[in-house]
Amino acid sequence: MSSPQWKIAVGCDDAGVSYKNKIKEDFAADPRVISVVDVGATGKDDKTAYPHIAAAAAKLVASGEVDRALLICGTGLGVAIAANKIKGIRAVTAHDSFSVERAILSNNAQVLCMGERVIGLELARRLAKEWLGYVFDETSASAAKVKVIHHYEEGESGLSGAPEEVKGLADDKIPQLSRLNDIDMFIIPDFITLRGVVDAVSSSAAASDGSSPAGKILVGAQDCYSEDAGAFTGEVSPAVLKEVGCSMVELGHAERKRLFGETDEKVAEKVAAVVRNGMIPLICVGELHKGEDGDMKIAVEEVLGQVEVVLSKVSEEAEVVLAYEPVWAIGASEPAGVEYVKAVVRGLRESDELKRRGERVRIVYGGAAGPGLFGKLGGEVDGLFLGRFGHDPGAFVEIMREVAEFRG
Ligand SMILES: O=C(CO)COP(=O)(O)O
Repeated sequence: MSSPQWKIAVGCDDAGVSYKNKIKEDFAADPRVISVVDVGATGKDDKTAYPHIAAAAAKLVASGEVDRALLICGTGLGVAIAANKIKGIRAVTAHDSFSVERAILSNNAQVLCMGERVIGLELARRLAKEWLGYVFDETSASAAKVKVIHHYEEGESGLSGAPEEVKGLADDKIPQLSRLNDIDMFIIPDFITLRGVVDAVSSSAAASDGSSPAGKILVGAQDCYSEDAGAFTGEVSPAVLKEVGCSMVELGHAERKRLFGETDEKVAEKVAAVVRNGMIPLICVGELHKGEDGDMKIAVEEVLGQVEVVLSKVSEEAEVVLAYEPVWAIGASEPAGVEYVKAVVRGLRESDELKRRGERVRIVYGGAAGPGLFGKLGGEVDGLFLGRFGHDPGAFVEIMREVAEFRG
């Protein structure tokens, strides 16, 4: 194997000039070094503050003009802190052989920092020489962890203000979930978080090796307006949602009806807008109260009435997900009884409305849905709609695995 070849930047503040100059000479004489760029300081009289020097060297690395940078200050700490402020840079301070090795092999750090007041010159020169010999292995187990550092860095702009659990899903769980075969899943964050989740999902899809037929991960919004454009201050356009990467919109949640006076007729207009924009509507339906002794017939009638209205403005060809959520079970300690849910869903499926639409309408159950429920529903529903358990990344993954196992 040919030995590595590096373009290197060196830099220091007034406390690191003699080490920097000596190591620069070493690099110039080393056949593994193609070029050395010196970003200063020029001498002990040059009082340029270390963050400027460190940032200049780090920018050369970030832009690809050089491969690595070596920085010296009194302790090697300040220059590392400053270099790490440049996007994409991993700078470390290391004063021993093992740390120098791991800085490359574990962390793929492009910037090595040392302190002239911490170690002797000969040790610093030896470490710099060893450093040139290490090459990060992109196929190693460490590569995925370095990628996570990158995700967090991206997250600072992409997921700002996102609740921690959504960040957890995006950074950690989505890559696991994208490996579950043939299961479609949806994540419906708040509007502000939406874009970051779209990015996280698409980057995890891009990272997948394609060796398994992964199901789709749909990112959805929690509502939208019924018009694509116009003077509707405060409303969110379905066309814009589509543009930012949404593929689903949740409509008619019980809270929107109770708190914001949304009617089934208004929901129907929004359903049409979502379909018109090439997205899937996830429409919440459900009876307000539990029937006497759990009478399911009343529930079927009430829910079917809603279904007919909310689907009235879309063609029978449209792909739709109905979230059957008995309103009395939302936020409750237990979901509706298994037999109750099965009977209502069966009643809906037997209706003319849903028979005509066939498999284009999927029905998921929501309302205190959590781990262990999907199997008990015995395949009567197509999936679950999670509230509280959807905010718990561990439970979310557990439920998805149950669904995957059930489907075999
Ligand atoms: O309505 C729901 C999700 O929006 C259901 O919430 P819970 O699962 O927390 O009851």
